[in-house]
Amino acid sequence: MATAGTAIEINALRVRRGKTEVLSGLVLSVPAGAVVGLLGPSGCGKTTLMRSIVGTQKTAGGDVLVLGEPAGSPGLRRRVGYMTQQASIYEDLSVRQNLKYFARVLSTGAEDVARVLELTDLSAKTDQLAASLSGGERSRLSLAAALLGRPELLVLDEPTVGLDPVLRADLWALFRLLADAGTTLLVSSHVMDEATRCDRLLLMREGTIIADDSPDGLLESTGTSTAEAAFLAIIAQDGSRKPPPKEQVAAPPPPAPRHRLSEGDTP
Ligand SMILES: Nc1ncnc2c1ncn2[C@@H]1O[C@H](COP(=O)(O)OP(=O)(O)OP(=O)(O)O)[C@@H](O)[C@H]1O
Repeated sequence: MATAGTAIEINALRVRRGKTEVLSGLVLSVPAGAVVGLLGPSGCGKTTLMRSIVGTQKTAGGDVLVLGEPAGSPGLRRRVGYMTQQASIYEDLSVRQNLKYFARVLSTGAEDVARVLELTDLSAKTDQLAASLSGGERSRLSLAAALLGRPELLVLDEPTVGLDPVLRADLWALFRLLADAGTTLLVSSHVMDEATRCDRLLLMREGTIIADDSPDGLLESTGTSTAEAAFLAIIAQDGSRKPPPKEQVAAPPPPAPRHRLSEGDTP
Protein backbone atom coordinates (compact mmCIF):
# COMPACT_ATOMS: atom_id res chain seq x y z
CA MET A 1 0.00 0.00 0.00
CA ALA A 2 1.10 3.59 -0.57
CA THR A 3 1.96 5.52 2.55
CA ALA A 4 -0.64 8.13 3.61
CA GLY A 5 0.00 11.37 1.76
CA THR A 6 1.82 9.63 -1.07
CA ALA A 7 0.31 9.68 -4.55
CA ILE A 8 2.94 7.62 -6.37
CA GLU A 9 5.29 5.03 -4.93
CA ILE A 10 7.77 3.33 -7.25
CA ASN A 11 10.25 0.65 -6.34
CA ALA A 12 12.98 -0.95 -8.45
CA LEU A 13 11.21 -0.12 -11.72
CA ARG A 14 12.80 -1.55 -14.84
CA VAL A 15 11.67 -0.79 -18.38
CA ARG A 16 13.18 -1.89 -21.66
CA ARG A 17 12.34 -0.10 -24.89
CA GLY A 18 13.72 -1.79 -27.95
CA LYS A 19 17.22 -2.98 -27.04
CA THR A 20 17.80 -0.35 -24.37
CA GLU A 21 17.09 -0.61 -20.65
CA VAL A 22 15.60 2.87 -20.27
CA LEU A 23 14.77 2.62 -16.54
CA SER A 24 16.95 0.40 -14.42
CA GLY A 25 15.78 0.08 -10.83
CA LEU A 26 14.13 3.48 -10.50
CA VAL A 27 12.87 4.42 -7.02
CA LEU A 28 10.50 7.32 -6.49
CA SER A 29 7.90 8.75 -4.13
CA VAL A 30 5.56 11.61 -5.07
CA PRO A 31 3.67 13.40 -2.28
CA ALA A 32 -0.08 13.93 -2.71
CA GLY A 33 -1.47 17.40 -3.39
CA ALA A 34 1.82 18.83 -4.69
CA VAL A 35 3.08 20.13 -8.00
CA VAL A 36 6.08 17.95 -8.76
CA GLY A 37 8.40 18.83 -11.62
CA LEU A 38 10.17 16.10 -13.56
CA LEU A 39 13.25 17.54 -15.22
CA GLY A 40 15.98 15.92 -17.20
CA PRO A 41 17.77 15.92 -20.54
CA SER A 42 16.07 14.68 -23.66
CA GLY A 43 16.01 10.90 -23.82
CA CYS A 44 16.65 10.33 -20.09
CA GLY A 45 13.34 8.47 -19.70
CA LYS A 46 10.77 11.03 -18.51
CA THR A 47 8.04 9.93 -20.92
CA THR A 48 8.81 6.27 -20.21
CA LEU A 49 8.42 6.93 -16.48
CA MET A 50 5.14 8.79 -17.03
CA ARG A 51 3.82 5.99 -19.22
CA SER A 52 4.70 3.52 -16.47
CA ILE A 53 2.75 5.62 -13.96
CA VAL A 54 -0.38 5.84 -16.08
CA GLY A 55 -0.11 2.14 -16.90
CA THR A 56 0.49 2.27 -20.65
CA GLN A 57 4.10 1.07 -20.52
CA LYS A 58 5.12 -2.59 -20.39
CA THR A 59 7.54 -2.95 -17.50
CA ALA A 60 10.28 -5.55 -16.96
CA GLY A 61 10.24 -5.48 -13.15
CA GLY A 62 9.49 -3.50 -10.00
CA ASP A 63 6.33 -2.00 -8.48
CA VAL A 64 4.40 1.11 -9.42
CA LEU A 65 1.67 2.06 -6.95
CA VAL A 66 -0.59 4.93 -7.96
CA LEU A 67 -3.11 6.29 -5.44
CA GLY A 68 -2.68 3.02 -3.58
CA GLU A 69 -3.40 0.75 -6.57
CA PRO A 70 -1.09 -0.92 -9.09
CA ALA A 71 -0.55 1.37 -12.12
CA GLY A 72 -3.02 0.71 -14.90
CA SER A 73 -5.72 -0.79 -12.63
CA PRO A 74 -9.23 -0.28 -14.04
CA GLY A 75 -10.15 1.56 -10.82
CA LEU A 76 -7.63 4.29 -11.70
CA ARG A 77 -9.17 5.16 -15.08
CA ARG A 78 -11.05 8.20 -13.80
CA ARG A 79 -8.64 8.98 -10.99
CA VAL A 80 -5.62 9.63 -13.24
CA GLY A 81 -5.46 12.17 -16.09
CA TYR A 82 -2.67 11.96 -18.67
CA MET A 83 -1.63 14.59 -21.18
CA THR A 84 0.77 13.17 -23.75
CA GLN A 85 3.49 15.21 -25.44
CA GLN A 86 1.66 15.19 -28.78
CA ALA A 87 -1.89 16.54 -28.37
CA SER A 88 -4.23 13.53 -28.33
CA ILE A 89 -7.22 15.04 -30.06
CA TYR A 90 -9.41 14.30 -33.08
CA GLU A 91 -8.59 16.80 -35.82
CA ASP A 92 -11.94 16.46 -37.58
CA LEU A 93 -14.00 17.18 -34.45
CA SER A 94 -14.67 20.57 -32.88
CA VAL A 95 -13.32 21.48 -29.46
CA ARG A 96 -16.65 20.65 -27.81
CA GLN A 97 -17.11 17.41 -29.78
CA ASN A 98 -13.65 16.25 -28.73
CA LEU A 99 -14.42 16.88 -25.08
CA LYS A 100 -17.91 15.36 -25.31
CA TYR A 101 -16.36 12.23 -26.77
CA PHE A 102 -13.78 11.88 -23.98
CA ALA A 103 -16.43 12.75 -21.38
CA ARG A 104 -18.57 9.89 -22.73
CA VAL A 105 -15.62 7.47 -22.44
CA LEU A 106 -15.20 8.51 -18.80
CA SER A 107 -18.99 8.59 -18.12
CA THR A 108 -18.82 12.17 -17.00
CA GLY A 109 -21.40 14.83 -17.90
CA ALA A 110 -21.89 18.02 -19.93
CA GLU A 111 -21.23 20.20 -16.89
CA ASP A 112 -17.78 18.64 -16.65
CA VAL A 113 -17.13 19.62 -20.28
CA ALA A 114 -18.18 23.20 -19.49
CA ARG A 115 -15.94 23.19 -16.41
CA VAL A 116 -12.77 22.11 -18.26
CA LEU A 117 -13.49 24.53 -21.15
CA GLU A 118 -13.62 27.33 -18.62
CA LEU A 119 -10.49 26.17 -16.76
CA THR A 120 -8.43 26.04 -19.96
CA ASP A 121 -9.90 29.27 -21.34
CA LEU A 122 -11.33 27.58 -24.44
CA SER A 123 -14.98 28.60 -24.02
CA ALA A 124 -14.77 30.98 -27.00
CA LYS A 125 -13.45 28.20 -29.26
CA THR A 126 -15.98 25.47 -28.62
CA ASP A 127 -17.22 25.18 -32.23
CA GLN A 128 -13.83 25.48 -33.92
CA LEU A 129 -12.42 22.34 -35.55
CA ALA A 130 -9.39 20.98 -33.68
CA ALA A 131 -7.45 20.94 -36.96
CA SER A 132 -7.64 24.73 -37.15
CA LEU A 133 -6.51 25.46 -33.57
CA SER A 134 -3.20 27.17 -32.85
CA GLY A 135 -0.43 25.15 -31.17
CA GLY A 136 -1.22 26.62 -27.76
CA GLU A 137 -4.96 25.99 -28.17
CA ARG A 138 -4.32 22.39 -29.19
CA SER A 139 -2.26 21.71 -26.09
CA ARG A 140 -4.92 23.39 -23.94
CA LEU A 141 -7.57 21.16 -25.52
CA SER A 142 -5.43 18.16 -24.73
CA LEU A 143 -5.08 19.40 -21.15
CA ALA A 144 -8.85 20.00 -20.96
CA ALA A 145 -9.41 16.35 -21.92
CA ALA A 146 -6.98 15.24 -19.18
CA LEU A 147 -8.93 17.32 -16.63
CA LEU A 148 -12.25 15.60 -17.37
CA GLY A 149 -13.59 13.54 -14.48
CA ARG A 150 -11.67 15.61 -11.90
CA PRO A 151 -8.70 13.22 -11.65
CA GLU A 152 -6.82 13.10 -8.34
CA LEU A 153 -3.51 12.73 -10.18
CA LEU A 154 -2.53 14.60 -13.35
CA VAL A 155 0.45 13.39 -15.32
CA LEU A 156 1.43 16.08 -17.82
CA ASP A 157 4.18 15.46 -20.36
CA GLU A 158 5.70 18.82 -21.29
CA PRO A 159 2.37 20.68 -21.22
CA THR A 160 3.94 24.09 -21.79
CA VAL A 161 6.25 23.24 -24.69
CA GLY A 162 5.95 25.80 -27.49
CA LEU A 163 3.72 28.14 -25.47
CA ASP A 164 4.41 31.85 -25.13
CA PRO A 165 5.39 33.19 -21.67
CA VAL A 166 1.89 34.55 -20.93
CA LEU A 167 0.21 31.23 -21.69
CA ARG A 168 2.86 29.36 -19.72
CA ALA A 169 2.26 31.59 -16.71
CA ASP A 170 -1.52 31.03 -17.06
CA LEU A 171 -1.06 27.28 -17.14
CA TRP A 172 1.20 27.27 -14.10
CA ALA A 173 -1.40 29.34 -12.25
CA LEU A 174 -3.97 26.68 -13.17
CA PHE A 175 -1.65 23.90 -11.93
CA ARG A 176 -1.30 25.73 -8.61
CA LEU A 177 -5.08 26.14 -8.37
CA LEU A 178 -5.58 22.43 -8.95
CA ALA A 179 -2.90 21.47 -6.40
CA ASP A 180 -4.46 23.81 -3.83
CA ALA A 181 -7.71 21.89 -4.34
CA GLY A 182 -5.87 18.64 -3.54
CA THR A 183 -4.84 17.36 -7.01
CA THR A 184 -1.35 15.90 -7.40
CA LEU A 185 0.47 17.06 -10.53
CA LEU A 186 3.52 15.44 -12.07
CA VAL A 187 4.74 17.79 -14.78
CA SER A 188 7.71 17.19 -17.06
CA SER A 189 9.57 20.12 -18.52
CA HIS A 190 12.77 21.21 -20.19
CA VAL A 191 12.27 24.81 -19.12
CA MET A 192 14.36 25.34 -16.03
CA ASP A 193 12.65 28.56 -14.93
CA GLU A 194 9.45 26.52 -14.54
CA ALA A 195 11.23 24.46 -11.89
CA THR A 196 10.85 27.23 -9.33
CA ARG A 197 7.06 27.01 -9.65
CA CYS A 198 7.04 23.44 -8.32
CA ASP A 199 6.74 22.27 -4.72
CA ARG A 200 9.17 19.48 -5.40
CA LEU A 201 11.66 18.69 -8.13
CA LEU A 202 12.77 15.37 -9.46
CA LEU A 203 15.93 15.49 -11.53
CA MET A 204 16.33 12.56 -13.83
CA ARG A 205 19.36 11.37 -15.73
CA GLU A 206 19.94 8.18 -17.72
CA GLY A 207 16.90 6.44 -16.28
CA THR A 208 17.40 7.21 -12.60
CA ILE A 209 16.33 9.98 -10.24
CA ILE A 210 19.51 11.80 -9.22
CA ALA A 211 17.85 14.43 -7.01
CA ASP A 212 14.51 14.77 -5.23
CA ASP A 213 14.16 18.01 -3.28
CA SER A 214 12.27 21.30 -2.98
CA PRO A 215 13.52 24.07 -5.31
CA ASP A 216 15.02 25.95 -2.32
CA GLY A 217 16.60 22.77 -0.93
CA LEU A 218 18.18 22.10 -4.29
CA LEU A 219 19.69 25.58 -4.54
CA GLU A 220 20.94 25.34 -0.97
CA SER A 221 22.54 21.90 -1.31
CA THR A 222 24.32 22.88 -4.53
CA GLY A 223 25.21 26.45 -3.48
CA THR A 224 23.71 27.78 -6.70
CA SER A 225 21.19 30.52 -7.41
CA THR A 226 19.24 29.14 -10.39
CA ALA A 227 17.57 25.82 -11.11
CA GLU A 228 19.69 25.48 -14.23
CA ALA A 229 22.95 25.91 -12.31
CA ALA A 230 21.71 23.49 -9.61
CA PHE A 231 20.88 20.90 -12.25
CA LEU A 232 24.30 21.21 -13.89
CA ALA A 233 26.01 20.95 -10.47
CA ILE A 234 24.07 17.78 -9.65
CA ILE A 235 24.85 16.27 -13.04
CA ALA A 236 28.54 17.01 -12.46
CA GLN A 237 28.41 15.40 -8.98
CA ASP A 238 26.54 12.40 -10.36
CA GLY A 239 29.06 12.02 -13.20
CA SER A 240 32.01 12.04 -10.82
CA ARG A 241 30.39 9.26 -8.72
CA LYS A 242 30.01 6.97 -11.73
CA PRO A 243 32.78 4.45 -12.50
CA PRO A 244 34.53 5.01 -15.82
CA PRO A 245 33.04 3.15 -18.79
CA LYS A 246 34.17 -0.50 -19.10
CA GLU A 247 36.20 -0.05 -22.27
CA GLN A 248 38.30 2.59 -20.49
CA VAL A 249 39.02 0.20 -17.61
CA ALA A 250 39.75 -2.78 -19.85
CA ALA A 251 41.76 -1.00 -22.53
CA PRO A 252 45.50 -1.75 -22.40
CA PRO A 253 47.73 1.24 -21.74
CA PRO A 254 48.91 2.99 -24.92
CA PRO A 255 52.40 1.91 -26.06
CA ALA A 256 55.14 4.11 -24.68
CA PRO A 257 56.40 6.55 -27.32
CA ARG A 258 59.64 5.28 -28.72
CA HIS A 259 61.00 8.71 -29.09
CA ARG A 260 59.73 12.19 -28.46
CA LEU A 261 59.45 14.51 -31.42
CA SER A 262 61.55 17.56 -30.90
CA GLU A 263 61.49 20.80 -32.77
CA GLY A 264 62.78 20.25 -36.24
CA ASP A 265 61.71 16.56 -36.45
CA THR A 266 59.40 15.69 -39.32
CA PRO A 267 56.42 13.74 -38.09
N1 LIG B 1 9.68 2.52 -28.90
C1 LIG B 1 10.96 2.65 -28.58
N2 LIG B 1 11.88 1.75 -29.00
C2 LIG B 1 13.17 1.87 -28.67
N3 LIG B 1 13.65 2.86 -27.89
C3 LIG B 1 12.79 3.79 -27.45
C4 LIG B 1 11.40 3.73 -27.77
N4 LIG B 1 10.80 4.77 -27.19
C5 LIG B 1 11.76 5.45 -26.54
N5 LIG B 1 12.94 4.87 -26.68
C6 LIG B 1 14.22 5.32 -26.12
O1 LIG B 1 14.08 5.37 -24.71
C7 LIG B 1 14.82 6.45 -24.17
C8 LIG B 1 13.91 7.29 -23.27
O2 LIG B 1 12.89 7.89 -24.05
P1 LIG B 1 11.83 8.88 -23.40
O3 LIG B 1 10.87 9.27 -24.47
O4 LIG B 1 11.28 8.25 -22.18
O5 LIG B 1 12.78 10.11 -22.99
P2 LIG B 1 12.38 11.59 -22.51
O6 LIG B 1 13.24 11.89 -21.33
O7 LIG B 1 10.91 11.71 -22.32
O8 LIG B 1 12.85 12.46 -23.76
P3 LIG B 1 12.29 13.87 -24.30
O9 LIG B 1 12.56 14.87 -23.23
O10 LIG B 1 13.13 14.11 -25.53
O11 LIG B 1 10.84 13.69 -24.61
C9 LIG B 1 15.38 7.23 -25.35
O12 LIG B 1 16.73 6.86 -25.50
C10 LIG B 1 14.56 6.75 -26.53
O13 LIG B 1 15.33 6.77 -27.71
